[in-house]
Amino acid sequence: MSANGTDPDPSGSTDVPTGPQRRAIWVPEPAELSDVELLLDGAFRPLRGFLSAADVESVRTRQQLGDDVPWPEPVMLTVPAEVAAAEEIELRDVEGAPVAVVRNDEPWCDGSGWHPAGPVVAAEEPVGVLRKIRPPACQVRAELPSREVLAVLPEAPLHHRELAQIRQLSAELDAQVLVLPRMAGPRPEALVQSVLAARPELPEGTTIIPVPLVRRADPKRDALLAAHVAAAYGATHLIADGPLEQAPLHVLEPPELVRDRADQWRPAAQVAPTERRPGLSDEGLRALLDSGSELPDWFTTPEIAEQQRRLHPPLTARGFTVLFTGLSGAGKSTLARALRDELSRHDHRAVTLLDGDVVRRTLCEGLGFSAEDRSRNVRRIGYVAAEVTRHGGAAICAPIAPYHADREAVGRMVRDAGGFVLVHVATPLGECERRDRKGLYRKARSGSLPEFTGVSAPYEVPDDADLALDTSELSQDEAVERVVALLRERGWVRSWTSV
Ligand SMILES: Nc1ncnc2c1ncn2[C@@H]1O[C@H](COP(=O)(O)OS(=O)(=O)O)[C@@H](OP(=O)(O)O)[C@H]1O
Ligand SMILES: Nc1ncnc2c1ncn2[C@@H]1O[C@H](COP(=O)(O)OP(=O)(O)O)[C@@H](O)[C@H]1O
Repeated sequence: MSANGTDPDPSGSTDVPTGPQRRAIWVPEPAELSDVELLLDGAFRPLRGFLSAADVESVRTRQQLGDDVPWPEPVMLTVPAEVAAAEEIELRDVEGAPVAVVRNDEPWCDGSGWHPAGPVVAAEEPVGVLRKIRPPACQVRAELPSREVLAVLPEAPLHHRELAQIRQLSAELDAQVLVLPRMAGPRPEALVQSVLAARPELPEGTTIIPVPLVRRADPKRDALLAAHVAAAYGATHLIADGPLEQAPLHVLEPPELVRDRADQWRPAAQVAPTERRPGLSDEGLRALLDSGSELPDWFTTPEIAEQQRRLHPPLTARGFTVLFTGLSGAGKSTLARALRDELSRHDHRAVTLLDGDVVRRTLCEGLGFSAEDRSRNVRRIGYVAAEVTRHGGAAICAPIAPYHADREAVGRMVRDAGGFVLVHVATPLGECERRDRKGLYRKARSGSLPEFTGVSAPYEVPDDADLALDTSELSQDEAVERVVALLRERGWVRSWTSV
């Protein structure tokens, strides 16, 4: 069975779990699977599984488990009622491979759904590319030398300043260094590679173990959870940005280092203000990366810079999606085709056109025009556009996309992978109806075509469009030029002269 469900007999119930089923199968969200991996690794010690209702309540109100052990953040899984009714739940990854089994001792329910509770055990020998460099927490702990252990959990590449901070603190403490890169962003492997590339700059014998610790909404709890994970791996000290109450180890703020005239990073107290040179802000770094400029030697090493560029390629080397939305007859397909031609002539990217009509005959064959089917249609288009974007292409989509939530979902999927521009083709209904190229408005008005957008089905006008183009006022060329100008302004395409 590849999809979510129960075995052998799904109950179909949606509100309360019915009689017990022995085993259900469930594919958790990626963030939930990351928590499963941390549970299996022992990185959430002392947790061995998903929390019961009582433990969650206790963590939320007292930041302690039911038995008074400090714990900062609920670790929960959300499943449908029929899955929560099973005694055991086999968790699978998106490809359908078994990852773990939850012994579902005390399922419970709140406003957000049903939650299994009980210990989690590995389904089989854990696999995966990073598995070799990610041993369980107890093994890491056992292999660390018996002295202070200074941990850091970077979410971005470490450059000269951060590396100098780590070296300074580890020297002061005479500590072993433990770097636990958080594999939480869109390109976790590249982050891990960037940290591995920093190894020559880290104290000898530094241990580097990637951890799939997903960011929590509350920054304080997130930092505290990271501290618990660091402690589970054997850390005695942690470098963190601010003090942490109830942390299970010593928390140290990074020392203030400044760049001196010789481009060395030294304690601020040792460098007179007149001897200091400016560093690079986060925005400054982003601007250099976006434009593809070299990173200065005083900022990082060439090896780390190379990995940083993999993590954050220049805008012109990344993909983007333009989503045209608007009423039937507004001009979406016409503008999408013209934009495709313009980009194909002048830009290096492969262009993929995902036009409403064509998509409905292929990718979305069989879907109708109910709200649910439109939603499926638009989100499928978004999925493909995000893949095109991820691989450096330009995707141009032209569905009506009448619902705000679906457009927003497409934006989210795509922005994880590259650029996203929402263009509202805001041609008034009267003009679209006057054009009535396919005679559909006539049929809709006569009642022979039901659920027609703008007539008998809604169109939610975007209030978040990057551009609104009324083709009753703009020529096709002018409209396309506006889109190209916006892409240029945002750095996604270079200048060219249209002929
Ligand atoms: N009921 C109804 N409402 C709207 N449109 C209809 C309908 N029935 C058929 N058509 C034709 O289908 C095209 C719209 O498909 P989309 O995939 O773009 O629509 S949606 O985004 O899923 O809402 C649309 O194409 P465009 O005119 O290019 O927009 C119509 O030709
Ligand atoms: N400035 C303009 N931009 C785009 N289309 C225009 C413009 N002026 C007139 N049209 C006409 O409007 C119609 C729009 O149809 P189409 O592009 O299929 O719209 P949609 O894909 O939004 O349903 C075409 O016949 C096109 O020639």
